[in-house]
Amino acid sequence: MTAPTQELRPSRADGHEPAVRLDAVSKVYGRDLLALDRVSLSVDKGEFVCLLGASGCGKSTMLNLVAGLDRPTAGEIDTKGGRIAMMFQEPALFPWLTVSANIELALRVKSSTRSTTKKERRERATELLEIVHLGGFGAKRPHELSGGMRQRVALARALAQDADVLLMDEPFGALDAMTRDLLHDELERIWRERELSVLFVTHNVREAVRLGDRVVLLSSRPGTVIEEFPITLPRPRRTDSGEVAELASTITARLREEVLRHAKPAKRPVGAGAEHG
Ligand SMILES: Nc1ncnc2c1ncn2[C@@H]1O[C@H](COP(=O)(O)OP(=O)(O)OP(=O)(O)O)[C@@H](O)[C@H]1O
Repeated sequence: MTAPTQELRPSRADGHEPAVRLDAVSKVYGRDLLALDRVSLSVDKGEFVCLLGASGCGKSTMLNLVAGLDRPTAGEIDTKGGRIAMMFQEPALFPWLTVSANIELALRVKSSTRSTTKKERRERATELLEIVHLGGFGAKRPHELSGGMRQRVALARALAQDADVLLMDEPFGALDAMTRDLLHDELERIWRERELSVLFVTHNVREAVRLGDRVVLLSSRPGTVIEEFPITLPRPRRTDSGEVAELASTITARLREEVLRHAKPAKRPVGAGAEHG
């Protein structure tokens, strides 16, 4: 086992002060599609929480509710007045704008209460591009960049909002493994430097173990928290390390159990609790 090269920060934020709290949150779509069922979860200030669960269990629904893009049917969400930014699998950049102008636009929206000059926004965009290691690419259009670079721009745009909380919905799901590894490093650095609280949705269990202070497992729909795994491995972690693989396989086994439980209710042993969903 290799010794930690640097203990970058405590594995969980000191003091456990929540940045986001969901209290018995349920979401029903239409008349009766129960997507989330009394989910209670909190993300501490400075904590990195990864959310795993079967397809359709309500992970994106949860992020949308926290972002305020939709309202819960029941329960409470408290974001403690923090500023929230969201990032998706698709970078969703404006193709007709340069990389810099995409970020300047976010800065303009953010600063609608305090006027900033175009020059200030241009300079800030340049700084943000440097943070995501895209210095010198500001004049390019999105189609001139690789998928990984476009996601870096999306990250810079999220940072432009001066967020305290970053909600990430499979942001690296469409990238190749090598690019994803690089972006994990970038994200970890930025998370640490900016003391962000992150709620990160992924289907990739190793990615969750690589990044998270805590991995939260949701049940199949309706989504509810079934298990939480604190990840205390020292950082920085490597996705291909034995320790990450070992923990990932424990979590995968639990996830598989949950997916099978949901997929094959008829085969459950007599005497097990009633199934629904
Ligand atoms: N706007 C909507 N209207 C109606 N039903 C919706 C809506 N959004 C999501 N759903 C349904 O709610 C359930 C949860 O969807 P959601 O996208 O939150 O799951 P997910 O866990 O993010 O899925 P995936 O992992 O496949 O991205 C699904 O059955 C989905 O079809």
